[in-house]
Order: sequence, then C-alpha cells, then structure tokens
Amino acid sequence: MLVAGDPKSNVPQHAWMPLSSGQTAKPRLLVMGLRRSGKSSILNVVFNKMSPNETLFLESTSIMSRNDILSFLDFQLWDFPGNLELGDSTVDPGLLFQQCGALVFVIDAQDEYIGALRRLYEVIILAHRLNSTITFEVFIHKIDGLSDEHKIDTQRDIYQRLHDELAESNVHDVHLSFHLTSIYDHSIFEAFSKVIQKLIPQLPTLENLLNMLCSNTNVEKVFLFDTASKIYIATDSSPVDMQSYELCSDMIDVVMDISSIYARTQHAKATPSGYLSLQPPSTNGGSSNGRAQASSNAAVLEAAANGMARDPGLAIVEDDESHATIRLNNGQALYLRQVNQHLVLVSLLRDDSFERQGLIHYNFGCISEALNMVLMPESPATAAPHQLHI
Ligand SMILES: Nc1nc2c(ncn2[C@@H]2O[C@H](COP(=O)(O)OP(=O)(O)OP(=O)(O)O)[C@@H](O)[C@H]2O)c(=O)[nH]1
Repeated sequence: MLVAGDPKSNVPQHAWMPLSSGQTAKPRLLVMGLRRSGKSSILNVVFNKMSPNETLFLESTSIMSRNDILSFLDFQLWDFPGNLELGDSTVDPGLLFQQCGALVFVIDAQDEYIGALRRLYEVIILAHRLNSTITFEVFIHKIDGLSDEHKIDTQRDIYQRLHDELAESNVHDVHLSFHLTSIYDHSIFEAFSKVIQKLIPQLPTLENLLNMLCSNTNVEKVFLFDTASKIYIATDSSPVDMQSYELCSDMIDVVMDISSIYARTQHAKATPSGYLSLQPPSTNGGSSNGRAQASSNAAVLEAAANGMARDPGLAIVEDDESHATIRLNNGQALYLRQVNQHLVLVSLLRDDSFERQGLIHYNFGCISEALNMVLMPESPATAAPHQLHI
C-alpha cells in the first residue's frame, strides 16, 4: 500500500492522499463500487466542495486513497478504486474491513447494475465475515437521470435481488441500508448525513437536546450541521422534509458569503480535506466601521436563502456566540447559531417567535454549551450549561 500524506501539508484542496501501511486507528468509512460509478465525485463534492460539473473532468482512480476528515468527528475516508479486485495481492481484506465503521457501496443507477450487485454481494460476504459490525450503505446513485417511478422500481429491484442472494447464502444479520443519491442535488448530503450519524455514539443525547430546544423555543425544525461539509450530524425527532433541510443547508452558504465580506478578523484557510481552520485574529485586521459587527453579532438578513455561491476559504462566523437570522417572506425565519469551530445549529421557526428574541438567543446558547459538553467533554470551555427558559 502507498504512503499517507500529511493532512497539514500544502496539497491542492481536491487532492486525495494515498494510503500508508502505518495507519492510525481512526474510525474508517470505506467507499466502494464499480469503475465510473461516481465514488470520487461523491467524496469530492461532499468533502472538498467541488462543484458537481467539475466531476466530469475527474480521472479514474487507480490506487486506493484516503482522506483524513479533520472535523468534530475524527475519521478517515477510503476511496477503493473500481478497477481493483478484492482478491488482488495488494489488497489486505483484514486491514480494509476490520476497523471499518461503514461501507458505502455506490451503484450507478443509470447503467446496467447486475455486475455491481454481484460485486456488492461478494464484498458483503467477505466484509461481514471479518467484521460483523460494519453497516453497509448502498448508494443507488446518479438518480438525477431517472423518473420518480424508475427510481422506486430500481431501488425495489436492487433490494430484492440482494436480499434473495443473501438469504440463499444464509446471511441474515447484515446491517444494510439503501439511499437514492445524486451529486446534483441535496440527496448526497442527506445520505452522507445518515451514514455519519450511525458512527456517532452520542447521537441519542444530541437528539434529546435538540428536542428540548424545539419544545422550549417554538422551533419547528433544527439541524446540527458540520459547517464545512454541510452534513447534518443530528436533528430533532420530527420528520425531515427535504425543503426545510435545503433551506437550512443553504443558509450556511448565505452566512458564509456574508461573513466573507463583513467578518472582522478571522479568515480561514481550507485544509487539504477541504475543512476550515480558523486563524487567530490579527491585531489590525477587519473593517473599522460598524458594518463589521454585522456577522459576529446579530446579522439580520432580509435575503432569499437560495442560489448563493459558497466560498470554502472563509470562516462562517467569528466566535462561538455568533448567530444570524434570515426572515423569509412566508412568515418563517431561519436562525443560525455557531456551536464551535466545526458545528452550527440551523433552525426553522415562525417569524413571530422573534418577539422574544432574547429568549431565543439564550436558549440556543444553553444548547450550544450542552452540545459542546457532550461532544467535547474534556474541553475547558465546556462548563456546566445553564437551564433552558420557556
Ligand atoms: N449524472 C450524474 N453523473 C454523475 C454523478 N456522480 C458522478 N457522476 C459522473 O460519473 C462519472 C464518473 O465519476 P467518478 O467519480 O470518476 O467515478 P469513480 O467511481 O470514482 O470511478 P473510478 O475512479 O474509475 O473507480 C463522472 O463523469 C461524474 O461526473 C451523479 O450523481 N449524476
């Protein structure tokens, strides 16, 4: 196997690191699938902020590569090239599967998928034998080219064939999930969110905290997002509807754009994995006029939350108390609150809830503290949280 790159080295943003034999024991997420199924495109769009159109120019991956995700969740993404066979002498199935938390298998739904199913079946049998805790996440991918009816039929057919084959081989206790995905809409972020959530042991506690926030603050929906990838790592227990998710996710882009103009001091530079690292404030940095305060204090933006460009090179806001509000023209509002360097809370609530704005700020502050305590209990910044007010 090949040598891992230093995540802090000065590599281009879209570069993926080859593998080394001296891996650290981070939780691992393995991405597999046949050639040209869309693996590298997915990883680059979600974790490197590549635009979907740019993926047309991606070259075929010929060697296994890994990307260290420097986020709230410290994990490794491994991209297993489609041309490599499991029986290849360079592949060590023990190394590959034993530390693997989740295995994402990408199937090109626009292509003939019988070959992909055969490969998936082989992978499941081998991986499950070596590590029965792996969750298998099947991405039925490139659904942008399919009608709604065709999508459902494809998913049903893939599920049935795989289920029958596994049952015939007497393999029953496999954790298997299916997701319909495309890099051309939010479905790929939604699917990755669900995959990552299964790797977070504190998920039930995070969900409880978000439920408390909703019931005490009249919040209709709240998501805890990883800022850089826009994967949501938790949400309250009300059902996720795609429109609310898209609005909340787009708000991160809007606030990033506004921050890129008005943020006072903290410019961030993208790490090789596409993640943001904040630089310390410069002594004379930033705008001297009052506009500079807008992004770090209450930025009230009467803006449509759609179609804004994103800028991966800038921090979203500047401190852990930063927040922003966008009032929509349908009586709803979006409220964003930074939790820490990697995470933000984005919520959808009724506009009239802002009559008690102080309460909203206070309660979001309490939940942010509690979230930090749950996710980073050793951090000195996480003192005991205050009580929620109703
Ligand atoms: N229509 C559509 N095309 C996609 C999607 N995702 C990826 N593609 C295209 O599929 C082609 C192959 O994508 P890659 O990401 O290179 O595929 P890969 O699985 O990494 O291929 P190997 O490196 O050969 O294993 C590219 O032209 C992408 O633009 C999608 O969601 N929809």
